[in-house]
Amino acid sequence: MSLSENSVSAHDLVVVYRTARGTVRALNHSSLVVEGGGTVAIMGPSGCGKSTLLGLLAGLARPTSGTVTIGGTEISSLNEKARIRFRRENLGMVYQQDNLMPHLTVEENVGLQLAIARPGQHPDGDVHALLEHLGLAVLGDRLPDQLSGGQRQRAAIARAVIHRPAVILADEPTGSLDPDNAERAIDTLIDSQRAIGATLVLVTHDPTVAARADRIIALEQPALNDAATDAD
Ligand SMILES: Nc1ncnc2c1ncn2[C@@H]1O[C@H](COP(=O)(O)OP(=O)(O)OP(=O)(O)O)[C@@H](O)[C@H]1O
Repeated sequence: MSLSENSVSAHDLVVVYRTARGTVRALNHSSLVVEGGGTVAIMGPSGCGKSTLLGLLAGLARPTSGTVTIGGTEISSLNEKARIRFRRENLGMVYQQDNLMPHLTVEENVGLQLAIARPGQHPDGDVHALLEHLGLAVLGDRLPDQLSGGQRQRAAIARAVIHRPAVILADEPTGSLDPDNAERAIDTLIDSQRAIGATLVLVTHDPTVAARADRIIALEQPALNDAATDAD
């Protein structure tokens, strides 16, 4: 995908979860547009629907109503198999926990992601080059439990960008890190994003992290107007 095809747009999203105690409205007619190559931070109070929104942008779920379009593809209308494929090829995901495979080295973790996203390619050169670029080459042969928390998260960022995704989605990427490591991780994330021309949407509670984005979107608590609402 080229830069112009990296835009992210969500239109009039509603998500209603059904629980044993009633329904929870997690998003209430939320919309956003992120230009290709842009960086947007989503902030808002706990429970306002930030992770729900990011999950929809990632195609992990479909909205109750509304649409999500990435580049020219309306992913909210794809079936599950097509959404999985789209996600593998076009998106990079970073979470609060690194989710690295514990029995694989850093290099193998990153290489595995490339093999999944771009089957048939020989990834070794690309993986080395990326780890080198991000200052992680020296850690390439270590297992995740031989790394510090900050190093693990930077390895997870390398894994998220190795296949040059059009869009990087990060949910609290610095949430488990101290301020110094948070800064290094966000540097790694934005450096990687710029290197591949991706669009970055990140959810954060940290104003310092949010300030690194081009734009901050404040998500509001949805109106709790369903017949029965889980108050938890
Ligand atoms: N699978 C689910 N079933 C029922 N309710 C859910 C489910 N997932 C989320 N919710 C509810 O939807 C609302 C939005 O949740 P979400 O996790 O998106 O919020 P958030 O803004 O990311 O919160 P936080 O900042 O605490 O991580 C909350 O009220 C939450 O309890």
